[in-house]
Amino acid sequence: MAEYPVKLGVIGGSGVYEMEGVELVKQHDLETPFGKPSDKIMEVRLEGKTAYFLPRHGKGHRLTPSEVNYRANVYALKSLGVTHVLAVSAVGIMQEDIHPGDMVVPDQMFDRTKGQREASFFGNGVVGHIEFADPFDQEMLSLVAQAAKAKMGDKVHTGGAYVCIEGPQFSTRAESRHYRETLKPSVIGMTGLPEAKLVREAEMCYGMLALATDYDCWKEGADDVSVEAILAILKANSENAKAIVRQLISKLPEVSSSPNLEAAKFAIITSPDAIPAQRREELALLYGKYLG
Ligand SMILES: CSC[C@H]1O[C@H](OP(=O)(O)O)[C@H](O)[C@@H]1O
Ligand SMILES: Nc1ncnc2[nH]cnc12
Repeated sequence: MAEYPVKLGVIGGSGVYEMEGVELVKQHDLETPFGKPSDKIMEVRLEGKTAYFLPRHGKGHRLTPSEVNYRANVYALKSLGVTHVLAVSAVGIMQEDIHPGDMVVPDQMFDRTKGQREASFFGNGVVGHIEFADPFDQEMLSLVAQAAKAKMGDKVHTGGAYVCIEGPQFSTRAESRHYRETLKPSVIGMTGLPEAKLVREAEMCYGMLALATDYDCWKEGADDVSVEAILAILKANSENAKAIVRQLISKLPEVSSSPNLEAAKFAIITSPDAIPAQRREELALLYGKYLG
């Protein structure tokens, strides 16, 4: 594996629409072959390191989880040279030992979205299949966990699965209990997929800092989830999340040789001479080096 210079991109979720405490260098207003990202991307600097920040739902929280243009977001970060993507996400809690205000660094995912989101850069004449057994990058997992533990100690839970539903409605009680009993996830959210799949297809590394906000609706004696309760927890915790992101930026290694940085090397099965010219152009940034 070659070594690649590391650059962090942060996708801020609910309650995390800005990055304070860093020097703002520039705002990138980008167009991609897949449309416009959710918002302008902020280029920031901290302790000599450059990083990029994009609010997933746009400033003012304008896009539902199904409306977010995940392809444009991921492509735009790639076009800026990002190698490592940190997703910051508000999540419902699915295990008794996790409490509102805790943070979780999941290591697996279940896809319970309903196909309303563009979930691949492939298609329309170019067929590719990437390996996705471990959606989160090992290196990112340990960097995020270290940064989170330095700030929050044993309020940080590492490992466990994130189940992604379509939303925007929260789950029924029957669904919530079913997920708990069958999938046994740690947390539940609405945005981790297809984001993680696209990050892998774009040969970047994905990690998540999940902010535990509510017990969804499975837990007897706890209030059922509401946006009001989520926002109250996020308000109390978003400064911690931002401090963890700053810690992560400052502690990033200079280079990485994660295999995920070459995830598409053997993924494309379509003969190069069968690929339509327009698709070749659209995918040049991502796969030009493999398409010849
Ligand atoms: C505001 S509650 C539901 C909303 O919050 C989570 O967003 P994100 O993952 O972007 O932090 C969840 O996925 C829903 O989109
Ligand atoms: N209970 C929940 N279900 C889905 N997404 C969430 N985001 C925060 N809480 C959630």
